[in-house]
Amino acid sequence: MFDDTKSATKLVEVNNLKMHFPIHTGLFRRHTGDVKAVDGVSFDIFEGETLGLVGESGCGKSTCGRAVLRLYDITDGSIVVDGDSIGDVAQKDLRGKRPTMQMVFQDPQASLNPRMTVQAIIQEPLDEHTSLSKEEKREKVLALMDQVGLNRKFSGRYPHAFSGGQRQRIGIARALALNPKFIVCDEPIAALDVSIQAQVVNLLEDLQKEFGLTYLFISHDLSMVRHIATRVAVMYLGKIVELAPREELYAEPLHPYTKALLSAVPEPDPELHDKMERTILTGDVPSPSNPPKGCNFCTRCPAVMDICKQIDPEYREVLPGRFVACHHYNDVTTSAEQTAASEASDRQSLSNTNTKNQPGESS
Ligand SMILES: Nc1ncnc2c1ncn2[C@@H]1O[C@H](COP(=O)(O)OP(=O)(O)OP(=O)(O)O)[C@@H](O)[C@H]1O
Repeated sequence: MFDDTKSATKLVEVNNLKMHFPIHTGLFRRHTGDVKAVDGVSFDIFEGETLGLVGESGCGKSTCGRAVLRLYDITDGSIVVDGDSIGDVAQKDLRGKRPTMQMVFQDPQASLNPRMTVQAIIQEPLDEHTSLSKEEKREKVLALMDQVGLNRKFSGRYPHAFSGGQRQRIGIARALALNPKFIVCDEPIAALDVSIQAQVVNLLEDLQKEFGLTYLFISHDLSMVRHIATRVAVMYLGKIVELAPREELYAEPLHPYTKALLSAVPEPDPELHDKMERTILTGDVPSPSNPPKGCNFCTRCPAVMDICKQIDPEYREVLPGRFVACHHYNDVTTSAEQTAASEASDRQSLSNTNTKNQPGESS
């Protein structure tokens, strides 16, 4: 189980990932622009951890998750999963990498083929990627059904015979069939009844412990992400604006957008509710095909400065493990910069001492 980013191994490394969808208009379908759904995001995911990815609808979360799994041909950037660089691998050559990385989709109703039995749905990846015998596959499917809490008696039934929560369990069993290391969970509970959501989240947590799984957990439900994630990345209009360990992000958000998002989460305790500072964002999210000049958030930011309207802030580590893209933190020296500066000063004083102590030289 994941406990500490300092000693952990990186399973997923994403650098400057871009996914732009071309816009074609007019009679001749000319390329007139791009929807910059993901526009230069970088993050790592450590083995065994859950990285939460949050943000308003349309900010690019799902596109980011799908792009990391190479369900798209990405526009730019590099992606390394389990030591394999997959960013520029042709789709036909990705087949061998697929077992390592899987996806659990938001809407189990839409993601399961209604004409296939549960047995056939869970077995499909085994048919494609393994040479197991028919009997072995059948046994494996039944074992997977046990693992996700589905009654194996119902393996011959069709998806419509199951409830929403059970259908999501079928989707999870299918994702587990090839023993993946990394799973992108794209809003896996958003389509479920509130009473069922916790059960599915608990199942994902149990499976993570049992199989050492690593998750990218996409959600707009900040309370659920707080419960399940180890670290949290906040997206706004195609970019990650802040990434931090869960507790630090919720206790002391740095980016004005994160502050606004968190202040919109309902607080059940009336005393705390009255004490809370609320930031109400005004204006609409700009179009990802025409983002504003400078910082993407400058049109809605309550703390906007002149520089924000001119220059896109750099995404940088401003405190150990805390990344933020905001001009308000530009004068903060990062831990990497502090280390580099103190190493440079150590080298300087060492070389001064050596110069002074040269044998035979008078000082
Ligand atoms: N295939 C596509 N072609 C063109 N534009 C797309 C495509 N897929 C997504 N987009 C656009 O990219 C932007 C980001 O969409 P995405 O679904 O990734 O956001 P999201 O944060 O996951 O939203 P939600 O929470 O509503 O699912 C949106 O403006 C969306 O319309």
